[in-house]
Amino acid sequence: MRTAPMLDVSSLTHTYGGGTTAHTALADITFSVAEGELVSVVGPSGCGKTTLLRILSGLQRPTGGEVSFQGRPVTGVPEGLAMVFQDYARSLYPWQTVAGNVRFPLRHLRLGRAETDRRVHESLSAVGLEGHAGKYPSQLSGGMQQRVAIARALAYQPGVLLMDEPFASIDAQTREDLEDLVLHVRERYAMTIVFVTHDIDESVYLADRVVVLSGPPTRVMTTIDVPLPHPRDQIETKELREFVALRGEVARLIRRPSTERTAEPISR
Ligand SMILES: Nc1ncnc2c1ncn2[C@@H]1O[C@H](COP(=O)(O)OP(=O)(O)OP(=O)(O)O)[C@@H](O)[C@H]1O
Repeated sequence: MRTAPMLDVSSLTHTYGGGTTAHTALADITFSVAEGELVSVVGPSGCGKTTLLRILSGLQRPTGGEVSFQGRPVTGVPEGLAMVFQDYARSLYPWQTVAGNVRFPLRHLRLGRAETDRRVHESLSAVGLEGHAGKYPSQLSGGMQQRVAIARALAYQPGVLLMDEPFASIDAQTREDLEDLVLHVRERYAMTIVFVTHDIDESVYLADRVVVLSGPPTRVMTTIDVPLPHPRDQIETKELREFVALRGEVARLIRRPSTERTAEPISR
């Protein structure tokens, strides 16, 4: 018997406003994510990636279609789902220490002091910040602040981690380190991750599968398997002929003229 996917997105549509000012951001989005899979969602700027993630996380109701998480329809923010946002500076509490920020969402879980402390310590060590627990966000670099946001999500031990362009405003070198951190924690915690990005290299480097979105009105153009070997390496993996071919395939799809993209969706 096949088990239900961790996350299932079926014929999702979303239109903002109505009448003559109606804007269809998402026209037809269908894909699923199996337990333990890392799926990246890539699409051009403004194609509705944030709208999609807000709907997946239950923060926003779609105007059509369905999302289910662990076999149950998502009608509000489901327990067991955590999100890491692009804007790390605004997602951390400046008046709380690093440890305080990681601890904060755990109060809903009523874990007890010892288990809470254990999770805070373990997740800070997973992101390499064990020596910075008592600092405040303003004392950390942007990359370190985003590590705190990741540690906070890990401590919660979510069934699915949703990441919304989390490294978009981080410098290139730190970004590569954080991409490798995502692969490391994914391995260590056997996590299911949906990673939204507009960066084609990043989408291929991280993923088991890439969901490629068209420009608006947005559809899934195709889903591409990424059978690149693990562990991945920023230099060696990106030199592989398979990597170059995959990134070329995604780039060609995303850069096709919009009339062609919307008139003739590709499916596999
Ligand atoms: N609350 C809203 N009301 C009306 N239109 C909206 C609203 N939120 C988003 N939109 C529109 O929906 C479309 C998709 O926006 P969204 O932010 O989801 O895209 P995105 O792919 O995340 O963009 P970017 O790549 O620039 O971050 C855009 O045209 C945007 O202007």
